[in-house]
Amino acid sequence: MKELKTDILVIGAGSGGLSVAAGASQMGADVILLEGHKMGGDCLNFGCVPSKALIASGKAAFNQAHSAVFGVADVAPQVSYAAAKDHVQNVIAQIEPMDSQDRFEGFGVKVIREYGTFLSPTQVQAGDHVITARRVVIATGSSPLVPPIPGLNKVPFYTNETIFDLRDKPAHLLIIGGGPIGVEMAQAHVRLGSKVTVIEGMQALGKDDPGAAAVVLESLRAEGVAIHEQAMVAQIRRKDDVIEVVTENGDIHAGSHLLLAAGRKANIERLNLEAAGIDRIRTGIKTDESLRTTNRRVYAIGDVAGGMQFTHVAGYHAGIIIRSALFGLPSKAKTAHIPWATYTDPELAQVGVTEEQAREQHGDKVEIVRFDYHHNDRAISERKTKGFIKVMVVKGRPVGATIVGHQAGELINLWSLALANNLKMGQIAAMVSPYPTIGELNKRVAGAYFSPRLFENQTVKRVVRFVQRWIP
Ligand SMILES: Cc1cc2nc3c(=O)[nH]c(=O)nc-3n(C[C@H](O)[C@H](O)[C@H](O)COP(=O)(O)OP(=O)(O)OC[C@H]3O[C@@H](n4cnc5c(N)ncnc54)[C@H](O)[C@@H]3O)c2cc1C
Ligand SMILES: NC(=O)c1ccc[n+]([C@@H]2O[C@H](COP(=O)([O-])OP(=O)(O)OC[C@H]3O[C@@H](n4cnc5c(N)ncnc54)[C@H](O)[C@@H]3O)[C@@H](O)[C@H]2O)c1
Repeated sequence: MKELKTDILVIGAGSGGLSVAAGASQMGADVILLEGHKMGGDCLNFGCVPSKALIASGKAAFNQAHSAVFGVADVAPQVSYAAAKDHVQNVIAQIEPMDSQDRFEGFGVKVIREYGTFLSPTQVQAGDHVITARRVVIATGSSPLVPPIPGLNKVPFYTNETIFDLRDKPAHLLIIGGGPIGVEMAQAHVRLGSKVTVIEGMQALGKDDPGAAAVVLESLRAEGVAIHEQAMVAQIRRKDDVIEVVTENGDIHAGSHLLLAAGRKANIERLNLEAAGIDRIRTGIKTDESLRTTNRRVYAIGDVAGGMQFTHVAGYHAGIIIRSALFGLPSKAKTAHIPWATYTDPELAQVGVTEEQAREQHGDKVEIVRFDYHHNDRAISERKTKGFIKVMVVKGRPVGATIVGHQAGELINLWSLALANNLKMGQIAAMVSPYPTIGELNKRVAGAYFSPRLFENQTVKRVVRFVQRWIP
């Protein structure tokens, strides 16, 4: 065994772990980084990057078939599913160098390509190394949850870890789960020419505002995706080449391929958490607001911490713990200003509370302002008029924003800034947006907050009439 000592030991080289390793090493700390599988983790290899690349292929195909409205003839797209997958791999290859072992060794990080296992509260074994660290950061991410559905072990199925390697286009893709993975993959596949059926046990996009989710689901259905909700899967079976998914209500959905998108489980099995005195919760590792585990020397960040599971959250967590582990400064992870977006067409984005949560938390004090895409001139030019923006306001300050529509994921950035800095609606309304942009929606919804105060206010009308009498 080789004994190593370090300031910071990072377990997992995904979105969270790489951010800690890059930041800590460049600020002068001694860093060891363990990765048992692929540098870059889920986001680069099996998550955000390949899914957004495949969505881009689907969009290209869809646009070919829906251009007549712009005066350009519709063409039935000639899709090569395998070539779309080449595009996916090419995109990964372009981004890969940023997450590579070489780049991190260039920062002075010692990278060990082994899985880590705790031996004691301060020691971790990785292959033939035993590492003693001042601080340990667990950033081991999550994996697809494989529910114990009877028959599942007897049929071939795909998850996000394998679907991007499939090169033969599925004739009929059955997707279990109508969360972000399920709906993004459903639309990409239907646009590339597969038949697609989504089977969702509860409500599809159930973590989002129901009205906004409905706009997305309606669009998917219009494109041909069959979406069955309140349809918990009870059994899976195979008849020759056909896979049958049987739901609790007795419906049978038959298809050629099966994709499981039924949620995630934290990657903790290999860690031997007991040896380090680290407690678990149902969704992952127990942490306090500073992301410290029940072992004060050990932090847990990103998906494994069992909260919001997004790349930008893992990156945000990294910043929080760098402050605490390197400088000993108090630092708390908050969630109220964290946005998320689902990259369907139309996109769906949220930051802060939804309307329902705002009403629960603030009762009568909450005001809801809304502006529809069909009033935005750029959206009309682009024929992207589906959707709306809705902002939840308490005492003149936004506490949440929901956007469904073209570029919703881009538009939500402004509301993340507003919530992170506790800005007022007046500050958003004071912004001048270039005309005609989709971004004007943000200003217009802020304007919608003030319009009744200005246009339906008798005092304002009286003052204006008075002043008009006296000015030359
Ligand atoms: C299909 C899909 C699409 C997604 N799209 C988006 C998106 O558009 N936007 C977004 O923000 N998020 C998206 N996500 C979520 C995002 O991928 C995750 O939130 C993010 O990758 C979490 O980062 P992490 O650092 O916590 O874990 P990961 O990126 O998963 O990294 C963990 C790393 O730890 C390694 N590891 C595990 N155990 C050990 C061990 N014991 N020792 C050493 N190494 C270990 C793993 O091999 C892995 O490389 C998507 C996820 C999926 C599945
Ligand atoms: N655009 C993005 O940012 C993006 C995209 C994809 C994934 N992600 C991240 O990855 C996480 C995981 O995504 P996901 O879609 O797998 O998880 P999810 O938990 O959001 O959705 C899983 C869905 O599967 C359903 N389900 C579970 N078991 C079932 C069964 N037996 N029968 C029928 N339905 C069943 C659940 O009711 C749920 O709606 C997301 O929560 C998100 O954090 C983000």
